[in-house]
Amino acid sequence: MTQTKGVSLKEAPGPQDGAFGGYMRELQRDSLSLFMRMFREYGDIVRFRALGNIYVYMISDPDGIDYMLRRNSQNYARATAHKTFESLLGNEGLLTIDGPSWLRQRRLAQPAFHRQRIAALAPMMTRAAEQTVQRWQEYENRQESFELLHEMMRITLQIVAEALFSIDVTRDADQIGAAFGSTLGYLQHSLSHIMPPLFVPTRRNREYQEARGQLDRFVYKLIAERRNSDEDKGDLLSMFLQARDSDTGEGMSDKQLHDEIMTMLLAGHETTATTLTWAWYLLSQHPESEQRMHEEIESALSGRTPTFEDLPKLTYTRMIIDETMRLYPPTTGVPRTCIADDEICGYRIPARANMVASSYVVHRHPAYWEHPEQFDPERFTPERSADRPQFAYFPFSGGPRQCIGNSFALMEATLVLATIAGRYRVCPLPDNQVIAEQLVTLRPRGGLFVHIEPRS
Ligand code: HEM
Repeated sequence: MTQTKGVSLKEAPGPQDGAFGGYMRELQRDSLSLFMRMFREYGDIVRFRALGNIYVYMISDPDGIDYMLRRNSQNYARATAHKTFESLLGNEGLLTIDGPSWLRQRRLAQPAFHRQRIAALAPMMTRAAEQTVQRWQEYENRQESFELLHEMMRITLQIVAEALFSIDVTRDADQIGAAFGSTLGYLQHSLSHIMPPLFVPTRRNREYQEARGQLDRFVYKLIAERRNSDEDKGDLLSMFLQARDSDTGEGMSDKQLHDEIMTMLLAGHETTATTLTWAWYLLSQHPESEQRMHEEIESALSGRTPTFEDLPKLTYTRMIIDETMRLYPPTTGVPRTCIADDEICGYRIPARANMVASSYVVHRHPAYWEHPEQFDPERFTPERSADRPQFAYFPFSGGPRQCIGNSFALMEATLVLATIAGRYRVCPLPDNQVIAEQLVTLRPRGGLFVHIEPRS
């Protein structure tokens, strides 16, 4: 793509309709269907009215996305695009800050996600999966069905809390998970409804305040305990506590620590849990893939628990995770706000434009994916991936703001899937109608009810 400065550029194509109200309602209610429709009708770049004179520019051309997220990322702000989350995560955590303060915090957090550190977390991850297998024996004995997303949230919350903050949440996991679920439900609802301010004591407001309060108390207690103990646990929290501002020499405030911890806990568990849930679902719908994965696990592990060293032998299992995130990317789009007038794909992008690159749409782009709706893990073999542009697949986004936890998540998802699949087949209940719903992350609406069968 070339920049043609000084030449008056074309307006991106898009519908002329959408009176004052524009597509806001649809955006809020079912943005995925709207995005797919806009892509089918207008192609790789589309401009449509959200509300009044607020327009959305959706980019589905991998090179245009590369330009926005990587090559010219400094012209596309993220913080303004994540305002909704501020009431939960605060405005001082990695997800909600931009500019120099973001860079400083990102550099501070980066060592916690270093390859060797992540490798050392493998035994803890499989231990969490083993504990789940043990608990599931009760379901097996009683031949009882259960809700799977909840179970996956439990494991991933336990893993991220122990990995980054050295805390054991096995006993609190249900409560914390429920509090996160309830706050996210509120935030999603607030996107499509005009809500009374939080101080108005409606039932919904009270429930939200209560759940958020519970999470806040949990996080501030963790900070206080660690400040009092002075112990260096070598985890992310210790790194944050030891950090000093190079100009002022000051450490991070409790509020800043709170925002970082909440961000990591939320970003680090929801996404991996939904990926695992969709992977189980897709496997149940594709018995030949399930069979192949079982064979790989058997031949690589012969019945034992996987280790970090086993990962290169679990390539098909890993491709299942990749293909799951193609069809059900946990965060379905990457939003940005354009800072100064720009050009993408030969079209004008004005300052303050609301940008979105939807992984849900691009992961179904027929120019890069044959039979896009089909589940086909082998799309991710090195041979078949070789010619695909980098931004035809971006579940973790890309460029400087790409997900800091991507290697962590991929290793975790592969190990958890392999550990549990070594013992059980997961079978959704036949009357469970599965509909994907965006509730911050892309989840099966109402959860996924399953029963398990022991593998012989
Ligand atoms: C399947 C799992 C995951 C997916 C699909 C995912 C996806 C994403 C995406 C799309 C972004 C936004 C990037 C952008 O706006 O350009 C992001 C950011 C982030 N993710 Fe993840 N994520 C996952 C797991 C994790 C884990 C396990 C952690 C932590 C342990 C984590 C921590 C973060 C943080 C802190 C950010 C903000 C990074 C920054 O702005 O510097 N994520 N993630």
